Amino acid sequence: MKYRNALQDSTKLPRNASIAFHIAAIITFLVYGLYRLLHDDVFLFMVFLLAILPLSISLLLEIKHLGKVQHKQFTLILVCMAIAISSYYLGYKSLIYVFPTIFIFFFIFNLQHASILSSFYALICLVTALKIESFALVWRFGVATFDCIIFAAIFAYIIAKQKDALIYLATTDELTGALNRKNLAASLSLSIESFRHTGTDSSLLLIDIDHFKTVNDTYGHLAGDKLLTQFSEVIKQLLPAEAKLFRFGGEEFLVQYENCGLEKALDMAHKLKHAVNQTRFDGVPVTVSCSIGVAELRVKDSLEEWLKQSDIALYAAKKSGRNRVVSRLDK
Ligand SMILES: Nc1nc2c(ncn2[C@@H]2O[C@H](COP(=O)(O)OP(=O)(O)OP(=O)(O)O)[C@@H](O)[C@H]2O)c(=O)[nH]1
Repeated sequence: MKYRNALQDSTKLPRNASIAFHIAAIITFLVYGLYRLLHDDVFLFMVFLLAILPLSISLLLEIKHLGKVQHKQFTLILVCMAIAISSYYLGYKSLIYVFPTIFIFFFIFNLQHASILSSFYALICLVTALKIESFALVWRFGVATFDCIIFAAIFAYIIAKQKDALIYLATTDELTGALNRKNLAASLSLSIESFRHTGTDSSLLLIDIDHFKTVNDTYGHLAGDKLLTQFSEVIKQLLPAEAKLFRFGGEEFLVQYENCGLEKALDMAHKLKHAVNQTRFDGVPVTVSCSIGVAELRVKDSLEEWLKQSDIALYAAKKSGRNRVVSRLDK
């Protein structure tokens, strides 16, 4: 089962924080831009405008809820260009602004891209500042800058790992390791959308362990718990990457199988049923079986209808004697 790794994500900057960053940056550039203008330095004022204009547009988009990470990335590149150009003319007075910008990279690019881009940016600013600053001073700035990049990367790494752990905890059933129902509706809706737009098949396999109450009553609740965990492992091992396993209820599991029409789904259901029959479950010295209702997605299906059809098929499998697979009954 695949979980999106937060290290690969362009870290999402909360909207309020993003607005605050934009405003702080605009005020800073505006103050220094006007200061330069007062000193008849029209060129540097224009350079600062290179940062102020995209920052203002990006701020406006953010306020109107239209902000995208790509806008922010593009804006940051222009801001960095402005700082690099002014480093050439102002030296250390401009270099000090490299520090805060480095941290922004780690908010809007993924860790790897932020590390590479911020190092490249810092290097350009340091080299351009050599025009008016001594090598010793630029060297000191360089050491401090690269310390900043390392610290920012470490913080970003820790935050990404914590984010992964939180996502895992929030979306995973503790006992069985299957996904819980938190993202089920969203995940099924995506399959429905992709079926409607691109014709990508999807199927549901609703699986219910047979006579589970008897297992609990005969071998104890703890043995029942262990069976659920082991059951989930058996199913997960057989599922391909396009299939997600959800714990749907007590002893009920749901497989959402993408890129999978009815025939393939039925094959998989029989494979799962067979594997469960063959498994010796700890503390349960009898053959365990399960019933499976299979429902392929159809054009007119709503989320509720799709689920309902898998439930009707499961009910039919139970009614016809259990330990069997039944596909959706409506024509
Ligand atoms: N050990 C354990 N039992 C659970 C858990 N969640 C639900 N159950 C039990 O699962 C049992 C489900 O029983 P039923 O719905 O009657 O189903 P069944 O006995 O499997 O019968 P059929 O589904 O008709 O074959 C109930 O006794 C629940 O208490 C759990 O997390 N751990």
